[in-house]
Amino acid sequence: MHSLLNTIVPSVLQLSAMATQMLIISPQLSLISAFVIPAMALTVGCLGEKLRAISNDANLSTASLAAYLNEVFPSILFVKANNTEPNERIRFQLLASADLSARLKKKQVKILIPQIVQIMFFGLLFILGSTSIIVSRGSFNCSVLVSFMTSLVLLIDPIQDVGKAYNELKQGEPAIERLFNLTLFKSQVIEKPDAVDLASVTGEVKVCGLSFSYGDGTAPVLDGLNLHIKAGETIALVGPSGGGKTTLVKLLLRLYEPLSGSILLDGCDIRNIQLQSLRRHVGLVTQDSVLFAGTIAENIGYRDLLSGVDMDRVRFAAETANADGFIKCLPDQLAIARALYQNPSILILDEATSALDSRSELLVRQALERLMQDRTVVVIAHRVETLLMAQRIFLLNQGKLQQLSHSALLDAQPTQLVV
Ligand SMILES: Nc1ncnc2c1ncn2[C@@H]1O[C@H](COP(=O)(O)OP(=O)(O)OP(=O)(O)O)[C@@H](O)[C@H]1O
Repeated sequence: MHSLLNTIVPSVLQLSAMATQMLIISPQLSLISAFVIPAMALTVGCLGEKLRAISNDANLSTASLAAYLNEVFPSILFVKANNTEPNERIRFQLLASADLSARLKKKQVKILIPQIVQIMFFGLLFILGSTSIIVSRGSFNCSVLVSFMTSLVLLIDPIQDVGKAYNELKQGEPAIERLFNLTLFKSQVIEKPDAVDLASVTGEVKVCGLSFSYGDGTAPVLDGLNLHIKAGETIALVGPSGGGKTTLVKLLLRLYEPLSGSILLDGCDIRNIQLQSLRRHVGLVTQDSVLFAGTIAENIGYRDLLSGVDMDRVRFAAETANADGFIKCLPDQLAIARALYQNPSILILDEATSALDSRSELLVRQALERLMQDRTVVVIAHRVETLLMAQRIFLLNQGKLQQLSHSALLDAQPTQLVV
């Protein structure tokens, strides 16, 4: 509003002053010039309408990009675990380039409009002026004509338009600098050139002396962890919030590098396995089930969205997850169906804490039991029933693992585990 007033008030004052001066210099020429006004108004109206449509496109493309980023950034753990970073990169590039071209078009039109108006203004005046001179057969006083034309020229201030465009570019500079800084960021997780692609794994996991912290000089979140999970075994992790359960899962998916120690999958250090291959064998079912824009089938076959979703596998996954109604599919069932579609050898289950009604609870529990069959399962457990499904239970607290007995847990918490 402030900038609008800053532009309009001086313009109106300048226009009134020049119009008065022109009337004093030559009422006849002022009358002729007045004929230009409807033509100019029509031109400005048409161009304004075009700019409105283009601005609308640019706003929509920016909104689509923002909505996409809002959806993907909170789900980045899920995206990485599903090996779909390349898909997301392509989707981002498509949306970003559409947004870029829409916004460039808007800028071009915004810059072109004052030039077109200017050319038309002077063109029409030139035609009107020369016609009137010819018609009056040279009876116009030359000095009157020059002062009149000078007043006209001063009506349009091209420098102001250039200044406005320059300011807009300047306003965009910090955002562009920030984007360039982001592109300089290098991931610490680097795939070795000779990393192997494991076609299939039994699901045996060995954690050897694993230590990790999120930053230099910060306290270790994991401190010399040792754990051997046999193929097909289900283990449960419990512990206080911030105890490091999710961090252990992130290291298993190789989203971060450990400070020291290693994780072996079927005896092979995960640093020697291709990231795509590792994350194909490790399925992640998180508490906050991610729902992407699209059909339920596309959500279940999410990891194959670009290469083509296998509908037979989607149907099988949905039926096994009790989600084959497709219409009243619970988020938990959707997440389970997604993992069934992936069919990983190792399943990481971050159990939901939210309460479901008893029928939904039964459906989800049945689906979970089917999903956990014949796989190695690491479950971050919150419910006693889930803990009892595990062969071994570990408490992860202050970076250390401690095995707990089933009976000790049952004595401690009758319904829900809060350590
Ligand atoms: N990206 C990160 N950067 C810095 N610190 C982090 C990051 N993620 C987690 N942490 C910290 O690491 C510690 C362990 O977090 P983690 O999420 O692994 O715990 P958790 O046991 O899974 O907790 P919860 O049950 O609440 O999910 C916490 O102190 C947390 O604040």
